[in-house]
Amino acid sequence: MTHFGIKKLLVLVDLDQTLADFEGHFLEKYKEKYPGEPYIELKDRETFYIGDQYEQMEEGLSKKVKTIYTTEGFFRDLPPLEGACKAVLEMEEMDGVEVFICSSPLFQYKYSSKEKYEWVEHHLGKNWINKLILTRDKTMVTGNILIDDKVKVTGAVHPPAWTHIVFTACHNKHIRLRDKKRLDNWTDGSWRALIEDFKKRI
Ligand SMILES: O=c1ccn([C@@H]2O[C@H](COP(=O)(O)O)[C@@H](O)[C@H]2O)c(=O)[nH]1
Ligand SMILES: [Mg+2]
Repeated sequence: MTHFGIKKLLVLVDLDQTLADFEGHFLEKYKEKYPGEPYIELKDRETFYIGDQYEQMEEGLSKKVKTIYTTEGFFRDLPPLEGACKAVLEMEEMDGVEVFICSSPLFQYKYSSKEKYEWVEHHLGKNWINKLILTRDKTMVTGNILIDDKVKVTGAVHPPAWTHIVFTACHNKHIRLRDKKRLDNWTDGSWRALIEDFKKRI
């Protein structure tokens, strides 16, 4: 994006399991609500959708899984991943960089859409309400980079405008990526080197 001839790197950052601990919070709430049911440790998670792996383990469990993340307050109460908010706030302050949060609400949007706004306001500040993009199709959003834990981000636009950086999560850690880079965490400073590298390319 240019503003008076100066190019800015537009960075889209996903929310669930990139900034917020969807998986950890899910497991805690699931164990509380269904103490007698089997569960999957985070180290053993393998599918993007939690319900898929639980259903493989025992028929009918995906329905129980769904009751957890469709409950009022689930999205609002997601804890931030370590270092995530600090990194995003620092990224936004970098010269020539502009950050947006790009997140998909649930199809059952009743609580998730509103609560994603509440999460962003609470953890990043009121101004960031202007920077939250909610869409079920991230390929429709323009930008230079999308940092997102979902390995296959697909939609109506192919190829999308952005380069996808896969944020490492329990459900994708075992997947060998041939044509995509990873960002493993927000704590070791590697995100900064990644952004600096992309700044040189635009
Ligand atoms: O097991 C799951 C895990 C995630 N979801 C929902 O999918 C989208 C993913 O959003 P991103 O913006 O790509 O992080 C979101 O609505 C999650 O809540 C799910 O339904 N089941
Ligand atoms: Mg995500």
